[in-house]
Amino acid sequence: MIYYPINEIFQSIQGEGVFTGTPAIFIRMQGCDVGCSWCDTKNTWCLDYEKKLPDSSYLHQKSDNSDSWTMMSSMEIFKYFSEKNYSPQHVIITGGEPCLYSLLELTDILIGKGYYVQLETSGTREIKVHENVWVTVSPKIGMRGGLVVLPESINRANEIKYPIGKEKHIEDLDCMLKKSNIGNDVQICLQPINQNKNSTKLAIKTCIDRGWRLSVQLHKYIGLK
Ligand SMILES: C[S@@+](CC[C@H](N)C(=O)[O-])C[C@H]1O[C@@H](n2cnc3c(N)ncnc32)[C@H](O)[C@@H]1O
Ligand SMILES: Nc1nc2[nH]cc(C(=O)O)c2c(=O)[nH]1
Ligand code: SF4
Ligand SMILES: [Mg+2]
Repeated sequence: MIYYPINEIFQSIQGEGVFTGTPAIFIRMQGCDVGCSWCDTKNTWCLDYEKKLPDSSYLHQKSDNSDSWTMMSSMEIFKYFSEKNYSPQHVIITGGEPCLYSLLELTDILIGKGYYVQLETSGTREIKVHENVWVTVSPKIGMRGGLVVLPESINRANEIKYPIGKEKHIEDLDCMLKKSNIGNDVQICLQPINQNKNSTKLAIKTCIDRGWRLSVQLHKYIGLK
């Protein structure tokens, strides 16, 4: 049985990408070494053992955006869903960077229990998931950690969700897309970095020009987690 470092588990509405609006259970894993300067979950970066909670019962009292975490097995994660009476049938595994860990066991179990499973990843690590998992790759280009998106991650993606703030980010994406052979069925979503007016305008214009999708992080507009 594999244990995963978990920052939080909660139910909400998927606020990003092609499943925007779908009720979902979020599993947020701890740990990320990619170093995006604009990352909205910096509290998940560090696997500081001083911040390790003794067990999952502490997750119930945890405050938002805290950097504490606990180890949970796949079955404990599933049991947590029942303890909390969560209703969504869509599970989103995010982080931090969940692909720091092999997600085969967790995704096998969740799919076996009847959940539709989605992964949110930067694509900088090998993606180890059940073949039916919907994989959202959010490519990182030129980040501080020096890691790059792997071509095999782009090939596995069902959806590319790209955060943009300026023209240069579109040029970087174009350059990356040229080098990869992504299928026509793969949706490309542009996600403005924060709710900045200029990034949103640029994303809207580019989506209209290119026939891509806009992803505005709906949860941030309606006060949801
Ligand atoms: C917090 S990350 C966690 C999963 C994984 N590490 C990744 O980057 O895909 C989840 C999503 O939020 C996006 N994101 C993070 N900070 C953001 C911000 N300030 N504005 C817009 N999108 C952001 C990421 O690009 C990614 O698509
Ligand atoms: N509502 C909501 N939707 C999300 N979609 C992706 C998220 C993430 O942090 O990965 C996220 C999140 O944190 N909240
Ligand atoms: S890869 Fe994801 S979690 Fe890591 S720093 Fe970038 S946005 Fe944040
Ligand atoms: Mg988020």
